[in-house]
Amino acid sequence: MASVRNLLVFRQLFHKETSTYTYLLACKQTMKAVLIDPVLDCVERDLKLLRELGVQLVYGINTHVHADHITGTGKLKQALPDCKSVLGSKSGGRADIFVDQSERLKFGNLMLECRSTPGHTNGCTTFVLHDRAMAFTGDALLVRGCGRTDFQQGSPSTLYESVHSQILSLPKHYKLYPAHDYKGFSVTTVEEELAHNTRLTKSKEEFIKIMDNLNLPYPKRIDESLPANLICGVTDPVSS
Ligand SMILES: N[C@@H](CCC(=O)N[C@@H](CSS)C(=O)NCC(=O)O)C(=O)O
Repeated sequence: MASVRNLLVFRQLFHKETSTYTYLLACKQTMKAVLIDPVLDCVERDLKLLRELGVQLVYGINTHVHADHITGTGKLKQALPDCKSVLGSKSGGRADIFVDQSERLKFGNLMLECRSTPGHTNGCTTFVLHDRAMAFTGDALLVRGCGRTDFQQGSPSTLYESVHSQILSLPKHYKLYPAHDYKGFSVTTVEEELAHNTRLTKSKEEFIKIMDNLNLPYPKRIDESLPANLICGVTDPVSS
């Protein structure tokens, strides 16, 4: 039997317009796959890749209700009716499966641990693949940064606690994969972020000041993205 280390098919995919990463993870023994943070504009690309790799999508996972792009999960479910959508239980959006702290999502012989990491939004969830020392942090932690906290239930204090207790407390060698990058990075580690994260290496008080003064413009597509993502990116009322 293959060791768990060799069980994973892994692809990091990118949507240039919104600088969003989508992750494909699949179990080589069973060919069951998950997509983390699929983007509506990229669904055809993702379906083609799933077909080419011969894997079966069992979960379309959203780390949170995104504000900058529309999720591809609803459209993927229409194309692949066995696929279930997954969202953190405190997200306020629609999904087939709601996950909470410490719950596990199995795909084939691999397992993701769900860690609740609110602060960017209430429902933000980080998914940890312990077998491969990888964590998918959504917008809670970005390489050398973090998600903004100025809309959707954002709270710098909550985000600081979440990231330190649920992400930067993982073993130092764990690789961290964000939902976005705006500076040319693709991956980091717990060790690197503990040393070099420009916001989260500060005290909580300093972090709150930094976050309260980011003055970022709102995402260009926020008005269409938020309502669409609350219903899984589709306007068909029976889809979730
Ligand atoms: N320019 C982009 C939006 C950029 C942005 O606000 N990104 C968010 C994550 S998506 S809601 C964020 O948290 N950024 C943190 C940061 O420090 O940049 C667009 O118009 O879509």
